Amino acid sequence: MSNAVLIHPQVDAGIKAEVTGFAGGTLTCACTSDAVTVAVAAQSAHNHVCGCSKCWKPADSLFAQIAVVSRDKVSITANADKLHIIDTNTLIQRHACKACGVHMIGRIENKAHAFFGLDFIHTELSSETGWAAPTFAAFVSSIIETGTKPEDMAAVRAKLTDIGLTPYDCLAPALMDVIATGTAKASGILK
Ligand SMILES: N[C@@H](CCC(=O)N[C@@H](CS)C(=O)NCC(=O)O)C(=O)O
Ligand SMILES: [Zn+2]
Ligand SMILES: [Zn+2]
Repeated sequence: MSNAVLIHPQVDAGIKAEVTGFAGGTLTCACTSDAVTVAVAAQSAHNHVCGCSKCWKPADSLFAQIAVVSRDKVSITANADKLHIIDTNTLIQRHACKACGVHMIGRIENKAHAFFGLDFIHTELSSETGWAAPTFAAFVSSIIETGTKPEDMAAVRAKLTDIGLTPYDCLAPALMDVIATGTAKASGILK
């Protein structure tokens, strides 16, 4: 990679620390009129950067920044009619603004999945400061699928490690364990 590796605007300029007691904010899409707004009445959890091809990324970003919050703390507060679900067949149903393309909520409707009850959100869509900081990088190898050259991956992983976002090619171990635990309980292997 000839130029400096850019991960995401929220991390490239230095990751901001979370503010103790922060309790949420308003996400706003990129439309300059009739923007979609989503009120989030809680701090986010498991914030991370994601390299997969499905998560919404700002222009020129290699990664998305994405976190979760309990779905009962999330409400669409304006212009809900502009939202559509990108793909109803995916686990995470991404509700995006039809006009600007920004993803406002990623909702899990599968009650059997370990992540049911959580919504995925991009906290950078809020002007409030204090959100939980990203702590790892997920689906790093997936950036190849959207155009990063395989020979550039070492530099990307080095940069992520350098800024404290440990790179994983799926989710971080704690979350992979949560998913596998849910699967094992559903099958009866784990009581
Ligand atoms: N290599 C694939 C990975 C896609 C993927 O599995 N994404 C993860 C992280 S967001 C996931 O959990 N997806 C579930 C979903 O999109 O419903 C891609 O880049 O499209
Ligand atoms: Zn919009
Ligand atoms: Zn993703």
